[in-house]
Amino acid sequence: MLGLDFIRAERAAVEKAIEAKAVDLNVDELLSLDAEVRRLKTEIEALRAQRNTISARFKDVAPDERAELGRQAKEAGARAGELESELGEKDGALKSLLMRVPNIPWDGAPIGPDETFNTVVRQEGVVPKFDFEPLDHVALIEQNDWADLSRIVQVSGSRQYCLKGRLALLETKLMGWALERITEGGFTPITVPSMAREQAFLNQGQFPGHKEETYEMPADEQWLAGTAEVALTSLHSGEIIEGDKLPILYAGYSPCFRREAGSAGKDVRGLLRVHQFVKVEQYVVCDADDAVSAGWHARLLELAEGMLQALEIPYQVIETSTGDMGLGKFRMNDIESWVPSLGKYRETHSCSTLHDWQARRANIRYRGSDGKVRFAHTLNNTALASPRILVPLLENHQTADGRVKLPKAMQELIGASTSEVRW
Ligand SMILES: Nc1ncnc2c1ncn2[C@@H]1O[C@H](COS(=O)(=O)NC(=O)[C@@H](N)CO)[C@@H](O)[C@H]1O
Repeated sequence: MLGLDFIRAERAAVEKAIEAKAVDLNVDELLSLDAEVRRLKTEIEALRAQRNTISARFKDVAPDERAELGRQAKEAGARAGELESELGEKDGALKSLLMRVPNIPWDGAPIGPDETFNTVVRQEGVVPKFDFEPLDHVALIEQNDWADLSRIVQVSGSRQYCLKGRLALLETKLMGWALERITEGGFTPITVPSMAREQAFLNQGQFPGHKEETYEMPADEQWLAGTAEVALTSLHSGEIIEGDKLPILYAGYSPCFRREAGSAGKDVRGLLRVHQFVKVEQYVVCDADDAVSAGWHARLLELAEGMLQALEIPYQVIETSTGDMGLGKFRMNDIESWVPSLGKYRETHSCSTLHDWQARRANIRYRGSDGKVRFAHTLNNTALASPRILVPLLENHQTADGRVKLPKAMQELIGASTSEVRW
């Protein structure tokens, strides 16, 4: 959400962002509602003042004038009541439009309606050259009985999986490893629920635009989050944080649930795109200072890249286009990991700077060293998400006999006596 004062003063920039992010929103409609709301508030205040003035005069006038005064006071009150219900209506309409106002993207973002306009910032690691026909992760899993991808369909439907044997152990260890690495980076490890109320999704930005992507539990008026970002954005909602307590740094672990309603037919094979997965999330609440935010953006990327380097997975950092970054982002860099069986890089991390767009929605404020209270800035990035990360991990490190030679960091993790891990 952007402040109304900003939208009024920087209308052209807001309209440019609306166009660049291909958002269906009319600033004229929003600003005329804003003017209506302000006019109504002024009129209601005037009527209240009028009624108070009349009531104050009551004791001083002759008894035969009191009836008339009483009528005028009653009339002013009734008129104020009518206007208040109109104000409620118009203020509600204004607020729902404000929830759809996009953040202003940074001027280095490629302008374009979708991911085809994303650009590659840099590539790291060497794409493996196999001297044998490499298998994809599904074949590797089936050959080594590392997961059940078929029986489970009758239990839970499509886009579900069970990891088995040491791949099941590896996933849990990977999550612990990611949590520890981010904790070493100065972040507080925190496990958060995936269940949350509607307001948490409005605060984070998933709502109102992406309800159809989200599992609902109507009997409990709760929804299932697709990322720990939802809970972490609202954890400090409504607070005024003392400035010296910033930055708040969370390494959030949670199960993640996504309907993938818009992904029919995409990544239907294997572990790339499933309804339930686990993720360690990096989350920052910091000073409302663009340079401080930019510093944390770089740090979040560095922490994620460090893990991909330790996993010896080749990757590329992507500059996300205005149309692909989503409503609330000022800047978004995806990290894409090399998937040999696809012969291309696939997104495994997403790093975002939102400035105060989320903090305004969640009402997260802080008292700066100057004593002024401001909305904070928030950022988030994936630390590690599984099972998607298993796809490049297994495929890049496979050997000719369908085994996996895990990188050193993983061998230590699973206590493998040899570098050949065979289940
Ligand atoms: N349906 C899915 N199945 C498996 N992994 C997924 C799925 N959706 C997202 N992910 C993983 O979760 C990562 C983060 O998802 S994201 O929507 O891009 N971004 C976020 O959730 C942010 N909070 C940063 O983590 C993705 O890069 C991907 O690795």
